[in-house]
Amino acid sequence: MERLEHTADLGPLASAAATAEGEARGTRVDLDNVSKRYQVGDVTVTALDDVSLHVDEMAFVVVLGPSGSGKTTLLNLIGVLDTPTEGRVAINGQDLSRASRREMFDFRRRSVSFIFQTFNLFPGLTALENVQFGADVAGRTDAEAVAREVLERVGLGGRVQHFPHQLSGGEQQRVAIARALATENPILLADEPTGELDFTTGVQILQLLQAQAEAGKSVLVVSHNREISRIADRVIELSSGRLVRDGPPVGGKRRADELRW
Ligand SMILES: Nc1ncnc2c1ncn2[C@@H]1O[C@H](COP(=O)(O)OP(=O)(O)OP(=O)(O)O)[C@@H](O)[C@H]1O
Repeated sequence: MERLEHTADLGPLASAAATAEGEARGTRVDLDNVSKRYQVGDVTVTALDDVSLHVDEMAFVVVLGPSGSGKTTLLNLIGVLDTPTEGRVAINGQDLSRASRREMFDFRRRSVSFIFQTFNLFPGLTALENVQFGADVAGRTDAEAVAREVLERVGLGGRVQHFPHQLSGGEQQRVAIARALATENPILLADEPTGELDFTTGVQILQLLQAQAEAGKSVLVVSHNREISRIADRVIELSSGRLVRDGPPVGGKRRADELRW
């Protein structure tokens, strides 16, 4: 595996937020020699093969790899939606590889938020209600106020009463991001979050996610689009379930408005 030094180019906002959130809540993720295998009839499918990975807070990480290389499997393990067949997954030193379903649920509730390619908003709920749901699930007592504030932050203060079908694709993805942010969980996991969006809207969504990393969250974005990885602090590449590269983007980190695809 090619391992390169990576340096995060993060501003003063990041250090302030890291002190406030990182120390209070912590976001270190450790995968040690993790493999994930599925048994399908007589065939054993190795989705991840002996992957070791360590992610600290305040990083914008892009996971790259062709279809079937294990990206979603990796995201699901980090998000404790699944457990490894072999190896150890630990969050802040707490080994969750053999956790009970209850422990996994509790961990997800207070630590992880997910953003999906297809937004996954509740069609019968308004933008505000969708975001409030995220805050409720995370146990926030001031859920409505939080939801309004976060929608304002993603530029949708004027769309709170809109239902998903009344919003553009980019607006729906911003609602999904607002729902994730409303949890105030320190780890943000996004699976192909720009896959359904046009270029300009995709760049806006990436900028929003990048800002979350700069504010102290650990943001992991799965993509098959190499161009997206150019704005990352760190690029992790998978091939046939193996980690084949881990380091800063080739040619140095770019700004989101320099991207082309
Ligand atoms: N539940 C499952 N049962 C059996 N095989 C699975 C299961 N989930 C994933 N796999 C297999 O594991 C491998 C990795 O799948 P994964 O979804 O992680 O890849 P990916 O890189 O996210 O792919 P894509 O970009 O197409 O979404 C694939 O070969 C897939 O067929």
